Amino acid sequence: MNHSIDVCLSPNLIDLYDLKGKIVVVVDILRATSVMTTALAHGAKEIIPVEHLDEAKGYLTKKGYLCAAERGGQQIEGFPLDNSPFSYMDESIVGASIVITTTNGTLAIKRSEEADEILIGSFLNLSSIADYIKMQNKDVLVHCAGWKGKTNMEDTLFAGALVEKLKLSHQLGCDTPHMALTYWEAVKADLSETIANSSHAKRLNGLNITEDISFCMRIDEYQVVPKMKGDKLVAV
Ligand SMILES: O=C(O)[C@H](CS(=O)(=O)O)OP(=O)(O)O
Repeated sequence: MNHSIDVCLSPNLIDLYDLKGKIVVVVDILRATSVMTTALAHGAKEIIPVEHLDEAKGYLTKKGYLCAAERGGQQIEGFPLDNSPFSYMDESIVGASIVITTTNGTLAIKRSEEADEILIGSFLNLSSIADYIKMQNKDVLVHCAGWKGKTNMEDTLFAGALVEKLKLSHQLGCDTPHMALTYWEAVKADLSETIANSSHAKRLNGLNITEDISFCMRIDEYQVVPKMKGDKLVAV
């Protein structure tokens, strides 16, 4: 095993990791990276993740962009798209250039910019991400978007699921991949029930957003591998 896999549990910890030369897999299961995976699987041409709302607003008047903005789980007024995977499944998505800003996910992508490659991971494309990584000769870091700087269950569980798939090809870099793997192995049989108790699921339930949670827990729904090329996310 010449390569390693490590896990960063929050964007607030990312400065502790050297991203150079690595594949960074950004994960925000609820819901940004599940949304991005869904949009590219349904034929979007590209996705431009932006950190700040003002930057996203700048695209509203530009021709040829579909714009999405969310803060605190809710769609921002004036933006046609929200942060629900179900909004990215119809014909209007095919060939679209989508601009998106969300509370945690797009921030984690921006903070991964020093990586050699940035991939977007979710349960929806778990095996495709693992298979892609196995074909590269690189160290891997899973960057969990968490929630406003705090760690969360669902992103940590994805990290554990990816570690499980890569543990024969990549040595575990530090304690966090061991912790994530142990957690994943303990609860994977009851994933939906476990996530239902997460603070993010409770927050979304409070906003009457319920179907998104079970959809985002589906494993290998899609075969797409979203990867940053410049400032755009495309399917490779
Ligand atoms: O839309 C979401 O589910 C979240 C909002 S929050 O974390 O509940 O504030 O945004 P995301 O960037 O996808 O974590």
